[in-house]
Amino acid sequence: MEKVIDIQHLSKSFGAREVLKDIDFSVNKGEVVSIIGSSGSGKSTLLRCINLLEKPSGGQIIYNGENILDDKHDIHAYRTKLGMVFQQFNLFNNHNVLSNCVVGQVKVLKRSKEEAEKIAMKYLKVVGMDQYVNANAKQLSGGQKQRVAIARALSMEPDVMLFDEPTSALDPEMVGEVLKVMKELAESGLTMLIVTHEMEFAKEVSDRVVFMDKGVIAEEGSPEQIFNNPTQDRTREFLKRTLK
Ligand SMILES: Nc1ncnc2c1ncn2[C@@H]1O[C@H](COP(=O)(O)OP(=O)(O)OP(=O)(O)O)[C@@H](O)[C@H]1O
Repeated sequence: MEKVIDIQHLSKSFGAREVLKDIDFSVNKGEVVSIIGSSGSGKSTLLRCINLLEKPSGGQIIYNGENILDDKHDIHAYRTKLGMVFQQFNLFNNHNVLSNCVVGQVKVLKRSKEEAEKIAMKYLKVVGMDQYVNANAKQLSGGQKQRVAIARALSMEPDVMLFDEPTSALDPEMVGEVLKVMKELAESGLTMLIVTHEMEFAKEVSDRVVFMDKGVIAEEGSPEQIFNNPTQDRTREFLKRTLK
């Protein structure tokens, strides 16, 4: 299987506090991986280290056979290959929906405006937001904002999509529409890495589930194994607390 990202011995400290400890982890092409675990276990930090929003304290991130943490490596090129969807959407609020999905393509990928708009429309259709191209981002509901944020990330045509608790900031009635889009993307063969508290979704959609605890990967396996036959006590305890 082709590894899109291969992480070896990754560590991250904030001051004296070691939040990620010697993490080995990889994502294969076309794979959907969910990262679950208690609050503070390091899930978001792992995702943010992968796309270099946080600088890892140690270890390697191998992408295309090269360690992108080497000083000589072009971090900028690497980052354009990762699509990121945040809990808080992070849309440009003074731009309309189409423009939100076009700006990055033109600025970063140097696509023409026409080409960028065509690509943006394609992905706005995928997330069911093509009827809203002229709406201002700040007029949208949370669920609509998140779907636009997904279309914006897809418009950059990344190798892997990273989702950092994409439904945690949504009103409950809007969670479903975002998960539905994500499920469709997962089924389309997109490579996805998802930090989530949505256990049912993780169980249904993932190829692999990673359980993090206190800065380490405590256990990983198929959804069937993690949810039905966990081997570690701490996985069992977490699931008992979360699924009751
Ligand atoms: N910028 C930062 N500076 C200092 N400490 C941080 C920073 N970011 C995260 N931490 C700490 O690192 C630990 C892991 O945080 P992280 O957000 O990765 O956990 P998480 O598993 O994603 O939790 P949650 O499910 O609540 O989002 C926490 O103790 C947190 O307080």
